[in-house]
Amino acid sequence: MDENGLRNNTEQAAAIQVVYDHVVSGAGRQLLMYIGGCGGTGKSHVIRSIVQLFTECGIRDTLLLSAPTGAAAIVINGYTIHALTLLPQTKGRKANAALLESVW
Ligand SMILES: Nc1ncnc2c1ncn2[C@@H]1O[C@H](COP(=O)(O)OP(=O)(O)OP(=O)(O)O)[C@@H](O)[C@H]1O
Repeated sequence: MDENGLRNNTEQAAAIQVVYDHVVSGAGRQLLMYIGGCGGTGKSHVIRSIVQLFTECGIRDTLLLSAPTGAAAIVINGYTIHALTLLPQTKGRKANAALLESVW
């Protein structure tokens, strides 16, 4: 947290703390959390810190990153939501539910 400067931003620090507490609790259930803010307020920075946290905990492979647009996905080194959920790119085609289930 120190090296990313999160302690200087109480809201970012609080967000990371929620994720950290969830990870160490070992609850296993999904954490649903919303981090909002105007452009340039540090949302991607928080996401990169979450990636670092998961990496340091040795559980990086349990974390999937996605964003609504390709540009936003690139910033966090993630996928578009469309790609991550294997949604068909052609109108009228059905989602491959079996493949989706095997991936998730
Ligand atoms: N706590 C922090 N300490 C130092 N630098 C920070 C901190 N939080 C954010 N920054 C820096 O501020 C800049 C903007 O942050 P970031 O890109 O995370 O914002 P964002 O909310 O994701 O923006 P956008 O919505 O436009 O994508 C980046 O250069 C980032 O490294």
